[in-house]
Amino acid sequence: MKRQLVLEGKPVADAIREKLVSQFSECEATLATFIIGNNAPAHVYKRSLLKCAESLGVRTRDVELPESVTQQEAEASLRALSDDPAVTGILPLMPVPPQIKQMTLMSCLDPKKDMDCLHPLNSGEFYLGISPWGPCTPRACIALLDYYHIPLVGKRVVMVGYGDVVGRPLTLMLVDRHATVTVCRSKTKNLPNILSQADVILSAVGKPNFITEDMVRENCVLVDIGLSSLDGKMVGDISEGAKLKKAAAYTPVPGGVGVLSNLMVMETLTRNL
Ligand SMILES: Nc1nc(=O)c2c([nH]1)NC[C@@H]1CN(c3ccc(C(=O)N[C@@H](CCC(=O)O)C(=O)O)cc3)C=[N+]21
Repeated sequence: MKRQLVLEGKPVADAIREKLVSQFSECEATLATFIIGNNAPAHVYKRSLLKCAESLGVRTRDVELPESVTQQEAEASLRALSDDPAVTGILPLMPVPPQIKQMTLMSCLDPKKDMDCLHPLNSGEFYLGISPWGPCTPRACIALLDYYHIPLVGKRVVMVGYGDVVGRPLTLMLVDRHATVTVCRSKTKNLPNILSQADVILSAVGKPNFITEDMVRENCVLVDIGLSSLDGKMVGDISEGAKLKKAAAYTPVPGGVGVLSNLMVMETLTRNL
């Protein structure tokens, strides 16, 4: 058997939770989730956020709008939530349906209550490198790698996927850590050739088995951030074969990065206490 490190989210979550418990015990806070439509991973995340908040004694608010909502209705709803003095922080779930202009909607958030760096002021400061409050799921990846002392400085790191919630901001965080980062997208030619040279692969594509055993180097580190439903189960982007037979370390799905995202949101909430 290969010696492998399983990058479990749980111990990292326990360590972060411990710090947060005492911070929230002294203050009253309310986290609101804001979701439009029926995207499965968004609903999984919403449920885990509400559960996590309640476990820390944080009050919750759950705003759900139908897939068919208009721009105007969505903006009015988000603005009302933002203006409510009882609401400490808001987590708008992505994606939004095609008729909704995401950036215009996110401009309706009070930037201080924006928990996932979605308001253009916050994302602007983050992308300029003048604010540490980046989006939560990318921060969860970095927290996980730090906890397990996975080195990034000078490493050949491949980011697969360039979505606005994970891939794009995570790319910047990895470069900030002095990794040598290659970004691959769906049109990348010869993906296996690029992946086979990587020390660390992070994938946030949302396609089951997008990365398979034959594509990756022996003893690589695999961070699986993709999430999609396959036969009623939530699965990642990276095949079991790649993780079990090739990796020196890998994140499980579920139980990896996913279990940390919600705690990063709670950490961001402490900014407003
Ligand atoms: N503004 C925004 N930020 C996001 O970070 C964001 C988003 N929108 N929209 C949806 C996706 C999806 N996502 C998940 C995070 C954690 C779990 C999670 O808790 N996963 C558990 C499994 C839970 C279960 O299987 O029930 C785990 O990986 O162990 C799931 C999904 C964040 N996203």
